[in-house]
Amino acid sequence: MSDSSYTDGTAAVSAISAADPIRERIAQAVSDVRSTTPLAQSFTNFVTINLVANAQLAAGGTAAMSFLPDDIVDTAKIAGSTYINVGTLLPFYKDALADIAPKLQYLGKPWVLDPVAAGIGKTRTAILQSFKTAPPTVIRGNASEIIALDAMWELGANDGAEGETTRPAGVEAVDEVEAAVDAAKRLARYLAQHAAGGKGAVAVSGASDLVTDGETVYRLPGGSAMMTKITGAGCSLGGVTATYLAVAEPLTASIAASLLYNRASEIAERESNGPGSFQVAFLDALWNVTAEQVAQSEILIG
Ligand SMILES: Nc1ncnc2c1ncn2[C@@H]1O[C@H](COP(=O)(O)OP(=O)(O)O)[C@@H](O)[C@H]1O
Ligand SMILES: Cc1ncsc1CCOP(=O)(O)O
Ligand SMILES: [Mg+2]
Repeated sequence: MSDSSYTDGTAAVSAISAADPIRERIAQAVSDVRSTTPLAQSFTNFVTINLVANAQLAAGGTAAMSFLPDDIVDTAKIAGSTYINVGTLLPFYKDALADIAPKLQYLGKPWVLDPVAAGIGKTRTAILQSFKTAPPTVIRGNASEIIALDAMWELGANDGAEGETTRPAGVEAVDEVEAAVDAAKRLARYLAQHAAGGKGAVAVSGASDLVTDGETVYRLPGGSAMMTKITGAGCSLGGVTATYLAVAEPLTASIAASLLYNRASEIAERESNGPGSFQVAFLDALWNVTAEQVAQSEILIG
């Protein structure tokens, strides 16, 4: 159901109405996390590990960080979800992660992948390629990472797609979100077919975020450019997506997390005067934003 339609320059989009049923599911996810404090465990990079844990706590969940396969697999049995982020690598990660992903799939446990810096280095490429046969439930990355992962998994080969970018990016995006739409849809369709649980979603972050289940594309405008001035904005968004994935299906979890981040970062920008105070204000805002504020956010489909 839509209450307005227009073209944003690249795609015909409609704003969903205040009564759209997806808003109820988003509000429920935000509330359920706060009332049930689910555990989402993380195997994440050591630059931003502290912000990931703090953001999960501020959103209402609980956190546990580990790098050992037996630890991760045992914790997965009692956790609501798992988050894997390949931002910083050590030699043992290649074997550890190639071991963990199939075990999560065997156990039918949902997990979120943040393919940080996808496209750089043989070790990271080998790890990310290994996930194709035991894929995550949600992939969350910036546009360049999503484009690189789609190319790595060769998902466009059958529909004649040309590679959207050939440039390797670092941890920051060098592509616009809109350049990753087709890659995101292909990846989401692949997750729906192959991930444990039979549902998947892909979230692309940037100036205006995009989330898709492979069929519908949701665009989530707003947020703050100050998010690019703290390290771990994207990593912690992946962690909070895992927190929501502990209580909601992949599409709702991904949209809820991105909307929470947009509303919280807008508040933090108003209440801070530089990156340091912004990060503090952002954690406070994650805690204080209401489920209704998140669920009544502007959401465009198309
Ligand atoms: N220019 C921007 N304007 C508003 N929000 C932004 C902007 N750039 C990034 N963000 C927000 O910052 C968070 C992290 O996104 P991004 O910077 O794309 O991830 P990463 O750190 O993985 O590259 C997301 O919530 C996203 O919406
Ligand atoms: C700087 C850096 N280097 C390796 S991982 C990492 C953090 C990336 O964080 P984000 O993707 O959230 O910007
Ligand atoms: Mg990132």
